[in-house]
Amino acid sequence: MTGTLLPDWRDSFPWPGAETHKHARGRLGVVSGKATQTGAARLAARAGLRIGAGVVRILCPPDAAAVIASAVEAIMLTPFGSPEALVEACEGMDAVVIGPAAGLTEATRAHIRALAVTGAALVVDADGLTVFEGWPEGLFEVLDRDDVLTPHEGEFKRLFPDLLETAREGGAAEAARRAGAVVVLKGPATVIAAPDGRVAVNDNGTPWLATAGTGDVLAGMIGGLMAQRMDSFDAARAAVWLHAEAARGFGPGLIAEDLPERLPSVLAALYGEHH
Ligand SMILES: NC(=O)C1=CN([C@@H]2O[C@H](COP(=O)(O)OP(=O)(O)OC[C@H]3O[C@@H](n4cnc5c(N)ncnc54)[C@H](OP(=O)(O)O)[C@@H]3O)[C@@H](O)[C@H]2O)[C@@H](O)CC1
Ligand SMILES: Nc1ncnc2c1ncn2[C@@H]1O[C@H](COP(=O)(O)OP(=O)(O)O)[C@@H](O)[C@H]1O
Repeated sequence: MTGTLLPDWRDSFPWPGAETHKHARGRLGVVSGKATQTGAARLAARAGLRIGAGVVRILCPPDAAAVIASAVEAIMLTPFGSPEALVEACEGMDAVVIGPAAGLTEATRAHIRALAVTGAALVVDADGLTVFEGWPEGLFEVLDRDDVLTPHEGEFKRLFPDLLETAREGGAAEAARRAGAVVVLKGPATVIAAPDGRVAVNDNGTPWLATAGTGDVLAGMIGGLMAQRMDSFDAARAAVWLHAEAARGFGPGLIAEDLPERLPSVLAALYGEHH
C-alpha cells in the first residue's frame, strides 16, 4: 500500500459480521442507459458488488434488457418504462447510482428527481450532472446531505460555472454547501467535500486512471459503500483511495474493466491490517 499513514476511514469500513446476510450487507441499484449504452452501468454495478454490496440490481430501459441480461451473472436486472416504475423498482434499495451513460434527456432529469424522494441515497454522475447544466437548482433542490455528486472538471463547470476559478478545494467546498450534498471533484488530486464543511484531498492518485469508464467504476464503488451504510463522505473518501490503489497495483495497460477485478487484493490488504 502507498503512504505511511493508513487512511482514517478504515475504522468505519463495513466489513461483514458473522450474522449478516446479503440483504443486510446492502442493496445497490444502478440505472443503465439505452441498449447501445449499457457498459457504464455494468462497470458501476460490478464495482459495487466487488466492494461488498450484498445485492446489486441494474435498472434499465426495456430495450436494454436483452443486452444486459446476456452480460451479467450475479448482478440482477429489472426493466422500467417510466419514472414511477423506476421508483417502484428501487423500493428497498439502500443506494442508487444514476448518470453513467444515462443520456442527456428530459427522462434522465425526471428519473433523478423521482429517485431523490425515495429512501435510497443517490450517487449522481456523468450525464446525471450534465443534464442539469443551466438548471442546477433542479438537481440541488431534491438532494439530501447523504447524496453524492461525482463531477470531473468539465461536469463541475456545467453545474458551478463560477467556482472553478476558485482553488479546487475551496471550489468543491462551496459546491457541496450549495448542492447540500457531498461533492467529489475528480482529477489527479480528487477533492471530497461535504455540506457540513469537511474537506479531504486524496493523495494516492495515478494517471493510469485516465482511461474511459474509470469514473463509472468509482461511482459504483461509492454507491456500494453507501449501500452498506457507510457515511457518504467516508464512503467517497474510501472509494477514491481504494480505486487509485487498485489502479496503482495494475499499472500500465489498465482499462476500467480491470479495476473491479483488482479490488479483492486491495481489500484483502486492508482487511489484513484491520484484523
Ligand atoms: N463504457 C461506457 O459506456 C462509457 C460511457 N461513458 C459515458 O459517455 C458519456 C460522455 O462522457 P464524457 O465524460 O466523455 O463526456 P462529457 O462530460 O459529456 O464531455 C467531455 C468533455 O468535457 C470536457 N472535460 C473537461 N474536463 C474534463 C475531464 N477532467 N475529464 C473529461 N472531460 C473533461 C472535455 O472537453 P475538452 O477539454 O476536450 O474541451 C471533454 O471533451 C457519459 O454518458 C459517460 O457516462 C463514459 O463514462 C466512458 C465509458
Ligand atoms: N491524471 C490523472 N491522475 C489521477 N487520476 C485521474 C487522472 N485522470 C483521471 N483520473 C481519475 O480517473 C477517473 C475518471 O473519471 P471520469 O472522467 O468520470 O471518466 P469516465 O466518465 O470515462 O468514467 C476519476 O476517478 C479521476 O479522478
